[in-house]
Amino acid sequence: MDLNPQQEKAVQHKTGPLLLLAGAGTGKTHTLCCRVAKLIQSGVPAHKILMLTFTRKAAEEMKQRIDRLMDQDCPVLAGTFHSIAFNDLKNLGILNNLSGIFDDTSQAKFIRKELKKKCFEAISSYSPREFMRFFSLCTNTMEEEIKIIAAHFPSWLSHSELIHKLKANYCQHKNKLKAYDYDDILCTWSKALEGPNLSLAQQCEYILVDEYQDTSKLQIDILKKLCKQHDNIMAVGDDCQSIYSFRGALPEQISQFSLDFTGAQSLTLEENYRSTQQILDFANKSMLMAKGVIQKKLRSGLDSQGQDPDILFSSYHKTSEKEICKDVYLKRSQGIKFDQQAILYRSTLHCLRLEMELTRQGIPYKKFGSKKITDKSHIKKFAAALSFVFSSEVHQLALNQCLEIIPGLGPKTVEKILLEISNGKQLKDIKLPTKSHDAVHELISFQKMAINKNNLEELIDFTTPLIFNLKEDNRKKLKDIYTISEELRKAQNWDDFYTDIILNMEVDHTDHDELLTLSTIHSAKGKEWQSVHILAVNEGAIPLQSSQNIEEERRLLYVAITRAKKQLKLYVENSKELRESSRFLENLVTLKQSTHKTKHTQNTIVIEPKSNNDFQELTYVSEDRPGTALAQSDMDELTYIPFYD
Ligand SMILES: Nc1ncnc2c1ncn2[C@@H]1O[C@H](COP(=O)(O)OP(=O)(O)OP(=O)(O)O)[C@@H](O)[C@H]1O
Repeated sequence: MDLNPQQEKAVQHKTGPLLLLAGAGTGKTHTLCCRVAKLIQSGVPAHKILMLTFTRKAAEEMKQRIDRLMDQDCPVLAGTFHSIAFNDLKNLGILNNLSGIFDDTSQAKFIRKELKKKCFEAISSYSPREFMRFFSLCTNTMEEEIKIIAAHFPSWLSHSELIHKLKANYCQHKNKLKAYDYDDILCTWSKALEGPNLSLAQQCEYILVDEYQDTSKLQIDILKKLCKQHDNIMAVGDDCQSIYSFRGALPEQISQFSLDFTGAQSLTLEENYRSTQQILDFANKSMLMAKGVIQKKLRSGLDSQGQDPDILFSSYHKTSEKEICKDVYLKRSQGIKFDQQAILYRSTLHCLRLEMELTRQGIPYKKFGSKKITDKSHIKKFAAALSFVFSSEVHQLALNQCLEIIPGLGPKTVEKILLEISNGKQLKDIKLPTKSHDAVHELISFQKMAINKNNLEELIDFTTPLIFNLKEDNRKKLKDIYTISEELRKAQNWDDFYTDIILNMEVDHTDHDELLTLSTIHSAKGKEWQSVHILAVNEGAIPLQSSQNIEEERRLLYVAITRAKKQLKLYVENSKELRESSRFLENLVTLKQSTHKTKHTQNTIVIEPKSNNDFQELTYVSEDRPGTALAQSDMDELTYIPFYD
């Protein structure tokens, strides 16, 4: 493919620092890879070129792109900051005494234990995860603790001394264990790069960084050291896609490039080669109110025409999952394969119902950013308990899984019980270890019950403490379990639910060469699909309820929107948890005024239709326009309608 003049200029760049600052889909990564290919063609040995990015997948993709451009395997060094740092430190012999990596689980466990100590009582109600975020921010921003507390955790200000002590204990503990956390790897690398060691700073003559807007201060410090002998650094990025402030990255940092790397040249790209102009207009509008970023107007360099993106409002009676599956099949019949379609969401909690529907409809999918609901062990155990309670005939595997959650029943006892059952004995008549007796009999008492809300809730209350340790934060796991039981309640009929969901859960799609993508927006970064659906564009979801950084949430929506090549649909939920549409949609919905007669009921507002195709039901009450509601017609048209109680 031909490069445009600006891309060509970047590719032909000889030496010294260069920043390519441009919007989504303008070919930044492509240009970066072409520059690497150009360097190799001009005689630079591939192993003297270092490419850095933020995910393993992105690094692999860059390497593959270069191999394709060169038509051969090129030993370019491409990886994440952490993996490159780890390998360099290993080669330098600096990790010889390391006992292991102090990962997230070990960190949380240690902090939880510390917080139980009397001396930390005053801060014991804060979440271990928040302290982990704090420790990481301290390292990555290279700021003083107190400044970070003031900026990110103001409610901790009166406890700063205690928090300092907790951090000191944490570091002491790691030192005692001779273990590193992930940030220590970068810190140690940064120090090692200062010395006379034969590190990558000596080996690599060209440093190229993708997604530069996501670099933290510590990473920039590392980059400066890596290129101190030659200044050959090329960075590409887009401040509008800066979505990692929790790791210490800020959108403003990109405009500091020329201060960090003196004599830097800067280039911009304007043409987008990914999306239709309709999608780009939508993306441009979504950033009109953005603060702290350089405004860019994306212009499509493609010939193809497309449709305007759709914003769809679901009602209490009509949720989005079935619509999405229908659309996925429709697109496939139009030649857009499953692997060219994606469903994106802010938090994995927002895709559970859809996962159930995909499972029911047999649509093969892969999931990025978290496990598939059907692969989670607590879901498998709960499904086994459901099978035991509601199936007329329970399979050995389900029974095995179900009995294993009962305290006092180890694998050997379960094996014996299964043998007795296969010899015709009833579970209720089998002699059980005393510790397990009551729980097994309570489980039996659920059998043959009707499937209804009350019975399911009782079953959940009984099984969940057995399935997982209640001391942990099980909010997400419980939500999974509620989602699956809600599906069963809707189905009313066990046999349908069993064949549609439980049996399909066992189908392994990993070998399928055409999988639909389900992904968090964070994990969708840098990727593209023909058709994209964005779920739960609601207040509380995007922006996330707990988010303290609204601007970053806006940028997240922009990242999601700009993944779409041809078709884009956004869904606004109307559920117990999510009722209002996202504030970011304000600029994006075109509305008409209308005067209909309305009647206000509890959840919806019924409108007296003026014609058959007219607005039937209101699904959303507008808060910013008191006395009006946002209505959607069967034709998906939107309007504000005044209503009267
Ligand atoms: N000059 C060009 N002509 C045609 N297509 C191009 C050109 N440059 C890039 N592309 C295509 O445009 C799409 C987007 O490119 P790329 O992923 O490199 O963009 P990007 O700026 O890194 O995007 P993002 O910031 O969203 O990750 C790719 O499909 C790429 O092949």
